[in-house]
Order: sequence, then C-alpha cells, then structure tokens
Amino acid sequence: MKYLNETSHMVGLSKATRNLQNAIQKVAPLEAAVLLYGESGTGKELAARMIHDLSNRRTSPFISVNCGALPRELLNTELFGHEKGSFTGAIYQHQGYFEQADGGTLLLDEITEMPLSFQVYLLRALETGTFRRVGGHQEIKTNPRVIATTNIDPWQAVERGKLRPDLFFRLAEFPLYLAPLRDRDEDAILLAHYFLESFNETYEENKRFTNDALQFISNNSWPGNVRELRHAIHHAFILANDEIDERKFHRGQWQSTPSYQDKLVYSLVGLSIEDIEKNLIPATLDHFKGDKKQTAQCLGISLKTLYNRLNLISEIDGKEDLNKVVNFSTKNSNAFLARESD
Ligand SMILES: Nc1ncnc2c1ncn2[C@@H]1O[C@H](COP(=O)(O)OP(=O)(O)OP(=O)(O)O)[C@@H](O)[C@H]1O
Repeated sequence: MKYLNETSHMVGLSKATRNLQNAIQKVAPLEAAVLLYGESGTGKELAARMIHDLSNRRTSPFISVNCGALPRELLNTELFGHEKGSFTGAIYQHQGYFEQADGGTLLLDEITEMPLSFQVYLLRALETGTFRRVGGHQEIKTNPRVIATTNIDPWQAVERGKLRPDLFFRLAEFPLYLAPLRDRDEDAILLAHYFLESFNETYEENKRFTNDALQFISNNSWPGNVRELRHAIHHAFILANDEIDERKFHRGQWQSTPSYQDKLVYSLVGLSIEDIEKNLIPATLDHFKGDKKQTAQCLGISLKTLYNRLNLISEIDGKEDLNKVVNFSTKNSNAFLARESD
C-alpha cells in the first residue's frame, strides 16, 4: 500500500474554482496578507498551501497554527516563544511560530477563535514585524507572510466582536472566498473521480463508480464540502468490491446531515412496520423493474424471504390491491431513490 497523497493540488473546473485558482496565482508571488474564508471543508488550508508553494517563499517553512485549539495561556509562548527560565518548566529557550515561519508562511487557522484580548498582541507583531519572547527583553524581528482563515463571514465576525477591526484590515489585504461544494456545479464529480483514482492507486485496486453512484454524488448537497465528499468516497470504496454503487453511500457514518433519510423517516411516522413493508417491497421491486435478485439485495434479504413476503402481501391484499400498492409506492420510492438533495 502506498502513502495516501492526493491533497497537493486543487481539483475543479467550476467558475468559482477557476476564479479562485486565478486569484491564487496572482496573489501568491506578492507579499499581501490573505484572508481565506468559507465553510468548513471547502479547501482553505489547501489554498493556503498552494499560495505558499507558488510564492518565492516556497523553500522556507510553512507553519500552520490552529488558533482555536490553543488555550489562551499558551498563545503567547506558542506564537512568540519563551526564554529559558522565564517560568517554571521553561528549561530551554523556545522559538515560537513567528520565528519558525521566518522567511516562510504563517497560517493562522480559525483566526476568529483567537481570544479578542490576544488579538491586540498579534496585531502589534504584524504591524511592527517585531515581538519579544515571553521572559525576554530583546525585540526580535521576523518576516513571515501571514495567511489567515475563518469558517465564518469575517465582516460579521467584526460586527459580532469576534475579530478586532484593525486586525481584520491587517489580515484581509486580499480576502478570498471559498464557495461551498453545492455551488460549484460539476466539481463534486471531478473530485469524486480524483479521490477514487487516488484510493485506487493507494490500495492498488481498480474500483469504478456505477452511474447511480455518480448521480448520487452529483445530487447530494455535501454540507461538509470536499472533506465530507472525500470521506464518503473512502467509506464507499472500502465497502465496495469492484463497483461502487449508490447503496455504498447509504449508511455511511460520514454523513453529517442525513437530510433525505430524516425526511423519509418522518414521512413514515404513523404507519405500522407491516404497512411500511407492504409498500416498500413492491416499490423496490418496481424500481428494479421486477428484478427480484436486485430487489432482495437492495432490501438486504434473501431471495427466498423476498418470495415469501411477496406471497404474504398478495395474500393479504389480493392481486388488485398489490398493484395499487405498487403504483402508490412507485411515486414515493422514486422520490426516495432519487435522493433529493434539498
Ligand atoms: N479543490 C480541491 N481539490 C482537491 N482536494 C481538496 C479540494 N478542496 C479541498 N480538498 C481536500 O479536502 C479536505 C479538506 O480541505 P481543507 O482542510 O483545506 O478545508 P478547510 O476549508 O481548511 O476546512 P476547515 O475550515 O474545517 O479547517 C482536505 O483533504 C483537502 O486536501
């Protein structure tokens, strides 16, 4: 098995992605501070990495700091470092991220999660290009290029008091928006093929999507964006033998908002299990155009059980009623099997 490594370039042909790629190409060689904003999983960290790789700083370090994950009391030492003996346990001098990223790129991830009271120190370091290590007296000068990211609208973050306006203006010399996957037309399919090829290569397999899987990928809204899509494909890839069909996506634990399932389940409340079964079996049979093997497979029952259930249903309802059930439930099953993404 090879090392999973498909994350080095930005896949997508939608207008939003092409605009983003163009903007990255333009801003990367400059020194402007970039603020990347967009929903979680849209590719902000990837974009930051690309900016670094396309800049003149590419051979220097790229240091990423998750501002939301650092406790307030550690922010100072983690960002600016400390001198030996500056506090109990400081047995060595420590260089903070600002020094480590000197000449390279410092990615301040989730900037709006940084406590407001600390943002003023960050701003000072950015404005003057200098800072002091904790316990130090000497001004240290470094030159990292700063890229910041946030999952929330940065203008709203300023309004709501989560981001100091002066820091916002310093960080947002070049704001860049990453659109959610649902607004990026054909990108989901391209990304799906890209991730599939990558998994095939990694696991030395040759798995393929069926048309209904591609339909599902294209219809789903992917609220967790590219990250969710990647996890879903990995999950389906692991379950599938050769062909990755739509059903491999159904019960995935990756699913963050099981919208169609929720809707489906709530639409069934009030019916008995017997009613549901009576409707579901003929509807599934109808969906597979009478193919009992596929129907049984989809329902997760044996062919024998399917025959027994069908006999039972026709005994209960009579032939005429069964047809009615099929017609009635075909409508519902089509809606269900089409996996409406809204
Ligand atoms: N256009 C793309 N092409 C290929 N891979 C992508 C693309 N966009 C995102 N990815 C991949 O999707 C995953 C999530 O992306 P990333 O971590 O950059 O998102 P993010 O916006 O920074 O998320 P968060 O805000 O939650 O930190 C990563 O594995 C990344 O490599």
